[in-house]
This record gives sequence, C-alpha cells and structure tokens, in this order.
Amino acid sequence: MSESFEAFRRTIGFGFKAAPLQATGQLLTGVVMAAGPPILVWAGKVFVDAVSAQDLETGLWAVALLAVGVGVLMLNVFIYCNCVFAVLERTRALADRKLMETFGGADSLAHHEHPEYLDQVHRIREERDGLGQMTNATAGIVRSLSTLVAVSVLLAQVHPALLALAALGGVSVFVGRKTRDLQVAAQEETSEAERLRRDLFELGTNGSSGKELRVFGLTDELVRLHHKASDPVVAVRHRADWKGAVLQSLDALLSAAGYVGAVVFVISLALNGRATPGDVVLAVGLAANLGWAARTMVSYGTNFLRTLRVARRFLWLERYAVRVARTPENPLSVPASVQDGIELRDVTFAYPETDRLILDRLSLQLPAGSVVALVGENGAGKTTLVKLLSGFYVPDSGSVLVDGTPIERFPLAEWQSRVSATFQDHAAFEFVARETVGVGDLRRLSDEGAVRTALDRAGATSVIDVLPDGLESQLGTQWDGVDLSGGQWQKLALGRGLMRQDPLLVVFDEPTAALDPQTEHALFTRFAEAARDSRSRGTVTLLVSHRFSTVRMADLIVVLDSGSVLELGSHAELMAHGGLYAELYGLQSRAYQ
Ligand SMILES: Nc1ncnc2c1ncn2[C@@H]1O[C@H](COP(=O)(O)OP(=O)(O)OP(=O)(O)O)[C@@H](O)[C@H]1O
Repeated sequence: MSESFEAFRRTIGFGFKAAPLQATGQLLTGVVMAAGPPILVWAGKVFVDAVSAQDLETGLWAVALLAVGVGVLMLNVFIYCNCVFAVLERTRALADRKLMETFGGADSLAHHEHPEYLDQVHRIREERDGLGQMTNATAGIVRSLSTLVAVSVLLAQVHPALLALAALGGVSVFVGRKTRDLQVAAQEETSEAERLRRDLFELGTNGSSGKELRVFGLTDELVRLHHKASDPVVAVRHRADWKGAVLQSLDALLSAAGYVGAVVFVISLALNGRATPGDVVLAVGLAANLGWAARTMVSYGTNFLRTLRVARRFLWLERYAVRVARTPENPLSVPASVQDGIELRDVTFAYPETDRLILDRLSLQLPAGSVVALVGENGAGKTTLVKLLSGFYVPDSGSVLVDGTPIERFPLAEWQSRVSATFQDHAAFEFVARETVGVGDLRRLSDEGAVRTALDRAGATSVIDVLPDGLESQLGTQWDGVDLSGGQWQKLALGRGLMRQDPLLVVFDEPTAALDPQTEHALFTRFAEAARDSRSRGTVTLLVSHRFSTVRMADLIVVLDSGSVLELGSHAELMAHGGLYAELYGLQSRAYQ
C-alpha cells in the first residue's frame, strides 16, 4: 500500500511540476464541473415548486440561477479542457524526459541486458503514456466523488431512503474495479507471450531482418509462431473480457431497476403529499446524475489503477537506479595520467541474477602506455572484461585498479569521461554527420577541426567526402538523410571513439568486423602508433579482435579462455610458447595464403 502511495505521490508530482497552474486549475474546475449539474437540477426543483405554488419571485430567482449556472458551467468546461490538454501534453513530455534520464543514467547496463529487468523496462516503455495521466485520472476521481457527495446530500433531503441509490453507485464502482482487475490479471498472465508476439511482429515487419526473411523463407514460419503465441493471449484476455461484460450487464440491470424504483418511490411520496412536484423533478434528475457519476468514477478509477501500475513500475526503475548507483563515500579524482597501469586483481563476475561465473578469479596487468590485444573464443568473456573496465558493472569480488586505486573510488561519470570506446554493436546516431562523430566528445561537438581529425585517425574521411553536404549532411533515411552502409556507420563510430583528447583507457571491442582485414590491420597499426606517441599519459589501448594479423602488433596479447587468462605475452613469446595462440595464428595465416 505504501509503495502504491509513494508511486502515486511521485507521478502526481509530474503534473504539478510540468504545468503547476493548469494542474491546480484542472482540479478546481473539475470540482465546479461536478457540483454544477446537481445544483442546476436543484434550481429546477425550486422552479417547479415555485410554479406550483404560484410564487413568481422565487421562480424568477430559480430561473436566474439556472441561467447563470449554465453560463458558468460552459465557461468552466472551456477552462477545464484547456487545463486537461496542457497538463497531459506537458506531463507526458516530462515523464519521457525522466525515463530517458533514468534509463540512460543508471550506473549499470543490467536493465538493458537482463531478461527479468528487460520485461519491466519493456512494459514501462510501452505504457509510459500512462505516467502523464495521473493528474487527469486523479482529477476525474475527485470530480465524480464531488458529484456523488452533492447528489447524495440532495437526495437525502427528499428522503433518506433514496441514499440506497448512492449505494447502487458504489456497487457500480466495485463492479468496474473488478472488471479492471480481471483484465489486469489477464494482461499480467500473458505478458511474456505478448512480448513474444510483438517481437515476432517486429521481426516480420522490420527492414533490418527483411533480407534474411526472404533468403531463408522465414515469413510463413514467423506468421505461424505469431499465431501460436497469439492464441493463449487472445484466449486468456477474451475470457477476462467476457467475465467483465457479464458483471457489467448485471450492474446495468441493477442500476436500471434502482432508477425506476427511486422514481416510482418519489412519485408515490408526492401522491401521498409527502413530496412536492419539484422533489420528483429533483429525484429524476439526480438519479440520472448519479448513474453518470458512477460510470465516470469507474472509468477514471480504471484509468487511475492502470496509471498506478505504470507508476509502480516507474518507482521500481527509480529504485533500481538508486540501487545500482555508485557514489563513492570519499571520492578520489581520476589521475591525469596512468603511471603503472590498469589492473584486474582476482576478479570474479557473474551477470546479475545469474549463477554462471563469466570471469573466474582473473588477474591481469595492463601496463601504462601499452597496446593490449584480447583474444579468445566466442563467449570467452572479452566483452564482459571490457564492461568491467569501463565501469558498466562491478566485479562480485576482486577489483579493477588504476595505479592501485580501485575504480569504485572514482566518481563513475568522471572515470567514464576518461574512457574512449568503440563497440561492435555501436549505435547508428542519425544526426548530421558532424554530430554523429562529435558526440564522442560533447565539449567539441561543434568543433569541425576536431571532428575531421578524429575521422582522419579513423580512416573515415572518405565516408564524409561523398556526402552531399559534407559534415553537415543529415544521416538516416527516416529523416530524409543519407543511408550509410554497415562499414560506413562503423567507420563513423570509430571516429566517435577517437574524439576524446585525454583518455586513460581506449577500447576497441571488435569495432571493425565490417571492414576487410587489410583495412583493419592498417587502421590498428595507426592506432597503435598514435597510442605509443601518447605514452606520456600512460593511456592503455585495449583491442578485442578475432583477426590475428591485427592482434600480432600489440605489445601484449592476452588469450582468454572461459573467463581466465590462458596465455599472456608478446606475439613472439606466444608463438615460441606453441600454445593455443600459436595454433590459432597458424590456422588463420594458412587460411589467408
Ligand atoms: N547480459 C548478460 N547476461 C547474462 N549473460 C551474459 C550477458 N552478456 C554476456 N553473457 C554471457 O557471458 C559470456 C561471455 O560473453 P562475452 O560477450 O563477454 O564474450 P566474448 O568473449 O566477448 O564473445 P564474442 O567473441 O562472441 O564477442 C557468454 O557466455 C554470454 O552468454
């Protein structure tokens, strides 16, 4: 309960933060809107009673009240609608920004990689519009509650027994909630199958998988799997909808019987002289109002519960971000240069919520100023090691140290600002080309000279030369820009990774897989020369590659096997050793002859 309240508090705050004036206006005008119709019905009763009593003055007052009331209500509706739209739009935008900050700012990658977290993350992304709805849903509930209270007070004045109608309104609210619960339970039960269904749809309609779908004739199979995944989703959800419909029908029947009963009851009171004709008008009007208020309450209540569910997920995400946040107690500054090296000392690591050790008591010294190549079979743990060095994850035991200081002692953002990295699964930022590369060092985003230098070092100048507007060309077809080949995107990503001026660790995690071996070799030879030129800063250059022709020029080659260091040394030393490296090198050399 307290968690739900906390989730409510956080998300209702979005509305008041994004549009404080309009959010307050929405609540206040909502109350006026809710209380207005019952007051008008009451004015109608006064009017009818005045006419039957031939009381002209009261009749005129009642008409005046009706006229002013209608005018005020119309103006109020206008203001209310303006407030609702402003709050919705601004709150949605604010919620999106919050999500971007939390998703992108969390000090871990687990929410992007771990299946259990992915499910939550997927649902938050899918349902995030709900985060902007909390103010609206709350205002709606306040509105319908105000109507229920106003109507009940007026009905009780005619006869207390008419309060039974209010109880029927309560039944409608309960039924509405029950129906919603059934639907939510069905959605929860089928959420994994639903994710599968959507993924299959994505796969079947996505441009990037189009080629393989055709070559392997996969479309029919995907359609079959989609159908198979859809069946349980549709069946479970249909069953819930059906039960909900039955409950709603019973409720509608009960409400109609209550309405008719109330009207008959008041007419009989009037016939016995215990109620006025105005009371009959009042009861008929209020009973209709009550039904409307109960339906509105159900609809907003349902919306509120849905929103609360998204709000709880958002709270989970925020708490997760706090849980994985790494703020050292007595932080140290990242040194200007590396003197001895970067060391992994006795590092053991398993991915969150898994048992399998990916790195097992791994110790490794990456000497200052060296070019280190990391090789090993697929799944040996190379990228995992890079993730630990980059601070994306913390070892379960052991440490990553820079000149003897564990990197946890540095503020994470500060350490990561001294790491330059290019990954195999690099992003294709569809900005103008200068920005696509320049974001590698935000401070120099507009510095055309710096971008050109980075592109030159990445051997990517030729990519820019053919673009219609050079560095200012828009990239990406969805923005009417230029589409690039996989290799061209990769070269720009390399340029991005070479933007930073003073990194202490430069990582290339197979970023050149789309380039031919000769180009890769030439590029890395240049990177290695540049790295050796900047030895004064002690920068460690780490290269992950499966191509031994590239790897051989490294100062130190590390052969990883099942999360442990199998072999370590220069090319000459490892060849002389005659182990796995020598064997794989021999195999690849012969293949290229
Ligand atoms: N996010 C993750 N959650 C759980 N296990 C993971 C995750 N990422 C990788 N693994 C597992 O960790 C092991 C090592 O993966 P890693 O990506 O480090 O290998 P690699 O040596 O870089 O492989 P490759 O040469 O194919 O890129 C693999 O068995 C993989 O299944």
